[in-house]
Amino acid sequence: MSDTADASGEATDDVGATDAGHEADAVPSPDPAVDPTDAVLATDELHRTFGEVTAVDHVSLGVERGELRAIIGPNGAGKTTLFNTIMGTLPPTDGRVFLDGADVTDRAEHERPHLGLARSFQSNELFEDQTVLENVRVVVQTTQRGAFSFDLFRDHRSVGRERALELLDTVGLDAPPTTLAKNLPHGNQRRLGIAMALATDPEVLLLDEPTSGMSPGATTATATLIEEIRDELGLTVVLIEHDMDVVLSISDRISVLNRGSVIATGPPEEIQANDAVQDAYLGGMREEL
Ligand SMILES: Nc1ncnc2c1ncn2[C@@H]1O[C@H](COP(=O)(O)OP(=O)(O)OP(=O)(O)O)[C@@H](O)[C@H]1O
Repeated sequence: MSDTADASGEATDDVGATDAGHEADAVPSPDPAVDPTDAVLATDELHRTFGEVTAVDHVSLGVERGELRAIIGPNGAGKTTLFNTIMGTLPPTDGRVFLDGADVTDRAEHERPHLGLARSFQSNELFEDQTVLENVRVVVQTTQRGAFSFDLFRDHRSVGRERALELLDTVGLDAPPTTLAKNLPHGNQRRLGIAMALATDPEVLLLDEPTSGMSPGATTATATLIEEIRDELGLTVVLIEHDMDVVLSISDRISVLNRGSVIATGPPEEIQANDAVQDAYLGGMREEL
């Protein structure tokens, strides 16, 4: 549970106080598929342009607590820009982002992990000359959202170490913790990136193409890991993914973006049968759907 919410999931003063007027009951019509009061993550008319190009076009989404939501769409549909605006990597041109009912749109990117929102680290964000363990430990220590309480009589760094080792075990990273990050194979680097995101103890985890460049075996293992993150850690997961086998097998709901707009949201079987979705994928993915 984030420190931005109480046990009932209601927003507390922590975030709301800085954004008076944008409190839990103010979340405006996010996603028709999800009751606004159940949405742990919501966007309201989120919009982002680059000059003449509209990358994200008034997107309203509501993601339920504990849900695994896939965001799919053809190349250039706006998926990564949507993530960037949710994470604060890019400011939206218009629209709002809500976490636990509180408006976080104006919160800086570096604050988002402290609010319970994390995105997996990409390979180019790893400290490649540091060990696998150090990469995770530095996140545990700097975010201080790790699942431990401060104890004056314990060595703080050793607690960070225990937590980091636990997370490496959780993601099934198949290498000794002393391995330098740069020496990890690609699939393990992606797992390390997920362990680092989990080290912030998020409530909502955004994963941007976690299986890209992986072998079929590693892709299946990663899909299983993502399900475990939802089922065993109880996180809400939002996933951008091009592999339709993964998307269809693990998602609770799928939202389809096309030219910046959400053209459909629903369970996998509904999305597979949706003609507008089929039309959006005139290319190779059409057959896969
Ligand atoms: N920094 C930028 N400057 C200008 N245009 C951009 C920028 N980032 C994205 N775009 C444009 O915004 C649109 C959406 O791009 P985006 O990368 O979000 O799509 P995507 O769905 O993630 O694509 P892909 O599946 O290929 O990664 C595209 O037309 C892209 O060219």
